[in-house]
Amino acid sequence: MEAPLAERIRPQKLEDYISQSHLVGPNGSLTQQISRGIIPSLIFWGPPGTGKTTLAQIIAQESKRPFYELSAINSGVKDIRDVIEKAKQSGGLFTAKNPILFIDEIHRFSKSQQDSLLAAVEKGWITLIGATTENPSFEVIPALLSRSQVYILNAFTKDDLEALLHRAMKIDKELASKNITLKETEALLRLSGGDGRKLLNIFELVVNASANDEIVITNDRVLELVQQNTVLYDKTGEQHYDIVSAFIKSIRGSDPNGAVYWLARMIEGGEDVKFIARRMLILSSEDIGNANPTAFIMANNTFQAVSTIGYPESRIILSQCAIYLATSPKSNASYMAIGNAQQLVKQTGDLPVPIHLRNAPTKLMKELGYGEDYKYSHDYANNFAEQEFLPDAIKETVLYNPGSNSRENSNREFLKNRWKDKYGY
Ligand SMILES: Nc1ncnc2c1ncn2[C@@H]1O[C@H](COP(=O)(O)OP(=O)(O)OP(=O)(O)O)[C@@H](O)[C@H]1O
Repeated sequence: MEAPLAERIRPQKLEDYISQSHLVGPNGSLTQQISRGIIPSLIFWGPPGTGKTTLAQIIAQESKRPFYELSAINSGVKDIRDVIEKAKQSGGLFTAKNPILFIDEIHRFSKSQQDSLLAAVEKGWITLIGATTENPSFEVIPALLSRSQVYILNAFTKDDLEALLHRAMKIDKELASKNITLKETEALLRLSGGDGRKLLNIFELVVNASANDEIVITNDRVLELVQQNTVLYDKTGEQHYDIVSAFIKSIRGSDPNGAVYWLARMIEGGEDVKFIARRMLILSSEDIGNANPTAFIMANNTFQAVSTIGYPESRIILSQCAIYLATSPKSNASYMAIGNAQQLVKQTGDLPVPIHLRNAPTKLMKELGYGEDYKYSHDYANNFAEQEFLPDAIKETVLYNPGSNSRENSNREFLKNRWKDKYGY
């Protein structure tokens, strides 16, 4: 089978590379490094399909270094060791130019997987180029980060994407043999979400769907064809958000079956483990909250665990957590309370702190009465003294309404015993 369009027209030289002029333009930082032949280890941080892999390949080509590639999605420590060994054999001793090891989606490597790259980078056996769509300060271990330069690749602009389409029509033999008119490009550009590969894939799909060689690209035609071909939506596309939404809604809806089904869809689709765990961590507070505070601890530990363990074992941890959360009592009371409070702050602005609650670090402040009428709760029966904690203008406003679940029912009792008169609990 012929390679997809995006592969066929992948630029081989810097002059064919579109956009990212801050890196590869005449005064770009990489241009100078390439021309001097001195390439440090690099981390490319940018949205999908903005040319990270392509740039790494061009650097290898222009600086005449061997190029090795690994994807963090499907390789482990053994693959890393093997490729480092191969790279070592091909460079090092015989040439001053050490080979480039490109790691796609390096943020998906666990800490120990990233650790296994360190020695080779330190000893100069390889020049590492890592590509990541996530903020490397959180996702790349500090030891690698401090030995690399981080370059940001910008999302493609509308002009860049159009340039990509025109380049494709000009240099690809298949496309050049057809008579293609780009009448409207909005749908193509919008559906691509700024991802060069996705843009070219959709474009190719539309072109191939036409029986004859006279092809007019219109928004309607593009939308119609893309709707029939949902496979085009990858893990960064719309389906990705639909699936994670179904997953979260299943847990919120206390259905463990829905939860594990959508979880499996994400795992099979190669979804980032940390992305899934992060969503469960947010849910544990937003939708379970103080109905069962252990859920938050559980989700947080899950996040830590999957961050060190990675796939494939993390699937079990994710499943346990998803089922725990789905079968836990639910409350959105804390989520609502902070929403109410923020709304109130927006409406009422910077209200002054009541004098009795103010900090009184100086003598003058004490003389002015700061903190004077404050009642220290522990001096009173049951460690409680009724007093006003809200600014005068909004006193007695109830912001927290306990949910109905056994834990918050007892919170309500607790509050009733203390605040019945003021807040009416
Ligand atoms: N700057 C560019 N100039 C010209 N073509 C580009 C550029 N960037 C991407 N492309 C096209 O898009 C395709 C995908 O780009 P590439 O694989 O380099 O992206 P990436 O940022 O590594 O994406 P991912 O993170 O999804 O791997 C390339 O094969 C090429 O056809």
